[in-house]
Amino acid sequence: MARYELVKRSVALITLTNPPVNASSSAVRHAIAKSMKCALSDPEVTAVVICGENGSFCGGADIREFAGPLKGPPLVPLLDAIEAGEKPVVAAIEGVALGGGFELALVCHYRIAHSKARLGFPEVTLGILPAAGGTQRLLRLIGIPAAAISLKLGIVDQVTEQNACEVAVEFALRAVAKPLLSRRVSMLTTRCPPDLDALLDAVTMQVKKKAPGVMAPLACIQAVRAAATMPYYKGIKREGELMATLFNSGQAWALQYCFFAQRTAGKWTLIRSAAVIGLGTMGRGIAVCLARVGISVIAVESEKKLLETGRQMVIGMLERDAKRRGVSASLNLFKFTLSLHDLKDVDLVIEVVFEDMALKKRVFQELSKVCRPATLLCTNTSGLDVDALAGVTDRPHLVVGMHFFSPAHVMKLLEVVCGPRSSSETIATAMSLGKRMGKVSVAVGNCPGFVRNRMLKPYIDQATFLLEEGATPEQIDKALEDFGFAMGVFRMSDLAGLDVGWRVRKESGLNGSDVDPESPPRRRQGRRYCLIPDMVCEQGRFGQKTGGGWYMYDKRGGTNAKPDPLIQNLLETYRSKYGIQPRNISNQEIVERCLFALANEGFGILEDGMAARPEDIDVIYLFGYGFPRHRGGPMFYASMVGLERVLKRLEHYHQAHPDVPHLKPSPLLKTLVACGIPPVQKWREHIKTMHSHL
Ligand SMILES: C/C=C(\C)C(=O)SCCNC(=O)CCNC(=O)[C@H](O)C(C)(C)COP(=O)(O)OP(=O)(O)OC[C@H]1O[C@@H](n2cnc3c(N)ncnc32)[C@H](O)[C@@H]1OP(=O)(O)O
Repeated sequence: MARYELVKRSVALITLTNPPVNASSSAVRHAIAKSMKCALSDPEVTAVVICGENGSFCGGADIREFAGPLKGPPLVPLLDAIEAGEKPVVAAIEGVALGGGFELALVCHYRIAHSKARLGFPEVTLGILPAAGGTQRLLRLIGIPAAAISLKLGIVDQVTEQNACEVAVEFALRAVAKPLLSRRVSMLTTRCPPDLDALLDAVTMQVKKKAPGVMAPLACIQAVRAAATMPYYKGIKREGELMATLFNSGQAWALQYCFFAQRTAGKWTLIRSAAVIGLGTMGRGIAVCLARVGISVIAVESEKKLLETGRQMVIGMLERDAKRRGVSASLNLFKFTLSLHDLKDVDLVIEVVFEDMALKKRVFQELSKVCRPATLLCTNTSGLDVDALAGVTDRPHLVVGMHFFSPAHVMKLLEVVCGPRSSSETIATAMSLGKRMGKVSVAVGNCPGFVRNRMLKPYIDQATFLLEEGATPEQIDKALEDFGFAMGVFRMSDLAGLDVGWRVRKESGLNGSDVDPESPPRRRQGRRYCLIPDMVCEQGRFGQKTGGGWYMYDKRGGTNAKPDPLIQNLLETYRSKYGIQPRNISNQEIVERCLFALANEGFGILEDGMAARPEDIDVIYLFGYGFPRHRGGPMFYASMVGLERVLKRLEHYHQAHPDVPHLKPSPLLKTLVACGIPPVQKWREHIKTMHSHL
């Protein structure tokens, strides 16, 4: 609820962490009190900075807590103690400092505000008044009447365009040892105009005319009068009395009700209840994501034991959420069942069963029978034909792909796969559900692998071909990590698990009993094929989860990847079996072959109308594969390298490897080069066929 850290060796930085607006809930007040005690008693700390996480200082008291009895430290003594402290405290204000948040800023000895920050007392709109010294301190600071911008008024000491927190830390260092007396706003005298009574009477008249019968603004005027005519200790008492009258009034309850009602009304949604079929890692993650946003979830498994394991895992995830995020969805939102019949009334179903078309079709046929006619049916397939599933239902227009990425409760990307028969409403609903779940949703077309996995294939293929030719997993990973990826292709594959790709290759007849016995070595379906990934899987090495994959790990589930002599051995045996003379491969070749093949497939996807624009592909790679953000994404990166160069290098590599079609430059790339290399944002104009929904 507040993070405490020491920066620049002597400044205590207290960051409020209560999303979305860092409201000063009881837990936040408790954390501020604890942090201030720490800062004031630590001899190393010479100054304190208070800021809020995620660009918002503090949206004031947590209005939801008004309905119950006061919990945690009361605000007034907490604020008084900050002001009275002997070390300078600087407020770093970004976003909003409203109500209690503004009052917190006012007890700080200095205020640094970002130029876009908003400071104010909106309490009157909630039927109350700023009652933690707000009316008393603000008037002492700026006088009566006041109307101008914050800096001119003297509310803030510095306005900045930079990061307010960093500026505040520097400011705090300069404030050390300066006298604090004049910085304590409660000690100042309110500057009053000579005709105070006349002014306040006039304002009272105006308020009565503008808001007849409304109590809070009149109470505010009385608090202003107190600030002007009484010493601080009496003024704050008066402020408290006025607040007590307002706080329990029907007007305050009504106005606070309106605050939340307005926000609730905006949350109109088609989806209130959902079902998730399959409680493996992915299904559990999706179920928790749905519950986090208040959607009730029916979780389905096929066997009692699997259902119970899923239930326990979900409970564990909710507990971890509560620990890490301070909040968690309620377990009451979940119902665990073995029967699809329980899904008859849900608004939406997400199928997350094994990646097997026959099984998925059976599930969709069954759903078609049990769910009410308006229920949306979604599949989390990672690449199968969404339209084939739609075809076995009684409502193909309500079928759409929702392709989450593992772990689904963490990964931001969601591909919304638009089948040719998915209706616009269905797609829009899936997109907005994704947004509601905090995902970055991207609409894509229905092609094998969709966008992310379709592009991943040539990228991984190039990496494995480079292994055949003489590179090692660690050399390839290092080159890609130096490029900016957090993990190279092999470390990433070990994390994701190698078995899924192995199964997909088997299903597509690339290995296993379906392979044509006549195919020449290292060739499948008329193109180059590297057998090494299958050989690794045949040894039961599926990556981190089995303690070994392209690397070895100290235990199952271990994350510390070490080069494995066994893999080295496998590579050497393989090369000698197929008569491959290993060669030295440069990092440049590794990066070019992997990334240009990746971007080339991206051009193919655009050309096929499977992504609406290059930006969509880049977003998919930023959020779905950890593409280094400072490179912009594969398509933007290609544009930065220069499309002409990318084209030339692809031509060069394709000439050297004619049996690798993914290296053959895409016609769209050639078109873009031929028509003068327009900027990324204009590529869409050169695409001939576009998916009707994209
Ligand atoms: C005594 C009394 C004291 C000391 C007080 O401080 S009273 C509170 C004074 N503060 C306010 O009145 C601020 C109220 N909030 C706002 O004006 C706005 O929410 C905002 C300007 C801070 C942000 O606006 P916006 O970006 O448009 O976002 P929303 O309004 O939609 O809010 C996002 C969610 O945050 C919840 N919220 C906002 N403020 C509070 C709050 N003070 N306490 C509890 N919850 C708050 C708001 O309800 C939205 O929640 P969800 O709808 O997303 O669940």
